[in-house]
Amino acid sequence: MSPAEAAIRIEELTKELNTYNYQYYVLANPTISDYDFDLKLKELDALEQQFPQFLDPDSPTQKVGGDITQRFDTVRHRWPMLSLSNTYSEQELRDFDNRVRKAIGNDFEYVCELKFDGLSISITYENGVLKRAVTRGDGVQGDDVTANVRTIKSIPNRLKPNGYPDLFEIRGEIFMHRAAFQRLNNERIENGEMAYANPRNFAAGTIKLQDSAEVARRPLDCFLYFLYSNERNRLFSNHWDSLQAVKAWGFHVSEHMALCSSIDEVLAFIAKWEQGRYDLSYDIDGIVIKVNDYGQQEELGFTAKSPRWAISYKYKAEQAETKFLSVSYQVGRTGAVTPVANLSPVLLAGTTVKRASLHNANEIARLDLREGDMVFVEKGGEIIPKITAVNLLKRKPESQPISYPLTCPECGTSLVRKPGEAVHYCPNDEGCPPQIVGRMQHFIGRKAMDIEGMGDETIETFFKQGLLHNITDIYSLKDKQETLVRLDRFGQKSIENMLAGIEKSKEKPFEKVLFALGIRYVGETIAKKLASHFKNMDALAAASKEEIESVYEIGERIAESVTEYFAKDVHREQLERLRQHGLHLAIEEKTNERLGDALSGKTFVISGVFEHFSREELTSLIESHGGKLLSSISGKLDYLVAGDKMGPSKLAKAEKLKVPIISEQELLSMIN
Ligand SMILES: NC(=O)c1ccc[n+]([C@@H]2O[C@H](COP(=O)([O-])OP(=O)(O)OC[C@H]3O[C@@H](n4cnc5c(N)ncnc54)[C@H](O)[C@@H]3O)[C@@H](O)[C@H]2O)c1
Ligand SMILES: [Zn+2]
Repeated sequence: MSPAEAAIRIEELTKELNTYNYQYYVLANPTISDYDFDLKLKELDALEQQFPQFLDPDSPTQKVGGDITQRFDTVRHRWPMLSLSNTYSEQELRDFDNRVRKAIGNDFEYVCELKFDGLSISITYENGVLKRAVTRGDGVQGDDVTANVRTIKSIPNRLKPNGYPDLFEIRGEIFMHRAAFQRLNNERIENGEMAYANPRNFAAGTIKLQDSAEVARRPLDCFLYFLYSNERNRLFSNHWDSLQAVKAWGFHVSEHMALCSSIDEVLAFIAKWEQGRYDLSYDIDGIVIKVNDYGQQEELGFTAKSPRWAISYKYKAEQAETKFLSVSYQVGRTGAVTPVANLSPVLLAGTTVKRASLHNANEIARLDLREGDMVFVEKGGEIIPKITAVNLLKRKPESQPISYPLTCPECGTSLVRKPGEAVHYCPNDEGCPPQIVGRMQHFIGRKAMDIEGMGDETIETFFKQGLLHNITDIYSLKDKQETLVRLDRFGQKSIENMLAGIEKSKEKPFEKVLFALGIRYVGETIAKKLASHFKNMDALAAASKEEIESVYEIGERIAESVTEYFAKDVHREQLERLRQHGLHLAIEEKTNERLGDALSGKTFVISGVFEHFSREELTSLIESHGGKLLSSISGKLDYLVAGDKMGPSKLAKAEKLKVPIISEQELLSMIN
């Protein structure tokens, strides 16, 4: 390659890699596999070594991928937070071992650890108290996400006295267990929210949220794997011993570690976890190998980007090749059509795979999938694997492209696809069986009307028997007891339970009813926001798209979906019937008894978690003394009542606008 060509390629790769880094670290939404990313990075590295005149100190090969955002305070790391060099090959690992031997001789040990697939965090403790948690950022400085990290249960806020240094920094990986990921991600999909591709992205996206209360709702976990302190080398002579101590101080340290005295032992550890990783409840993407002794680590030192005393061996995502048989089209409760590929069964990552997700028509087009193709399937963080590519070498010349159906496979209605959206929908929401059943199942669900004694299967059976046609019929079941007792599998007792559950559900507040309707994109949080803004169903039904969009954090897509819902006569009729059955279609205005005027004319915003009162109690306390609550911080606000775990952005805003910040105690003393 000529220098001119190299210059062009270097620039090209640099640009591409910077984009991938941004998508991966800042947006938590990568568009290329780690393996392909690493190949490109290696290509760039090789070119820069061959043509050092083109080496830019800002090149992605020289810098730690950055996750710094504008939303948090930036904090400088006391000790730089570097990356790890990585390899996918045994030979390169042996090369690493030889380099180490050359530098420090043959008398040393390695510690092998799992490489947890999450995001790294550095936590500072002062006198046993958690003071600060900072993301890796660009390695020199990172985002201060302390409030969010405090919500993670396995990270202690305060340590019991146990011989730790007065000041230390501990580093580890924040991650989400696969089961929690599946559950929360499915909820997001059902609510029409953006789904995350894997647990790593979910964890990375969560730690960068502004709302710590929302972070607390998403179960994150953290393994700690490295200690820094000025006193460290006085207390311990090596990494292994430090981790044993760290465990005793109360931190979550993985039990899956090994001390190895040769590279062959390291390779055995790698081989063992290649399969073993599928039995873990969380994702790992490789093994980290560290020289154990601190003195030897110092001798080896660092490059600009990573320590020379450590390396990571990364597992390639396991792939299998199999025959693609056909596509099934599933219709969900919101009418969204999801294509699923049926495959010839094949063993992959410890399980037999028969189906793969295809997401939508764009994905089928991207793969250029044709009937009878041989395809490669891969398992990422998702339980259901995906097709990564077609094996074009084995394609039959006469094979035909997949034609996406024009009509709903369940009810025959013409499918629609909105401009700019990837998903096809069946618009026949009141006549398409899986939509009707799905909507009723959503309605009775735990987070919606929470009807005891009634389950998803009951709904399906009743629908098939012609007892239920839509959600309002649930409340007429009590008039059909004679038919009910004649059904198989339904005893008198269980019918009574169910009917009692149905009656009890009428007490659910307006926001739950609104969520239960299953309007596309109206998840729990959105339902709450709409309910508290519009106060009742009639006002919401009468609102224009613009009015709905003007509500804080409600976007155009949601507003459009809500107005579309209320524009349909069937929905208005259903709501009328729900009203007749006695459901709450308005929020209960709690008129607080007036206890005093101490706060009269003053405005408040409540934020965070409090020691003595719930937020609701604080709200009614303020209102009953004449105060008024506002929903957001502005220059007009009189007081911000701040508890623990308040979002850092709120705090910053209040400080900037010089809004007085008071505690719950101070609020109480204003009243008394
Ligand atoms: N797909 C993409 O678009 C894209 C973009 C950027 C980066 N990436 C991937 O990320 C890699 C670069 O990320 P990176 O710099 O975080 O490197 P890395 O993830 O390969 O390795 C370093 C990180 O490993 C983590 N780690 C997990 N367990 C550990 C343990 N036991 N001990 C020490 N560290 C442990 C730490 O967070 C550390 O920062 C790339 O090689 C690529 O695979 C992918
Ligand atoms: Zn349909």
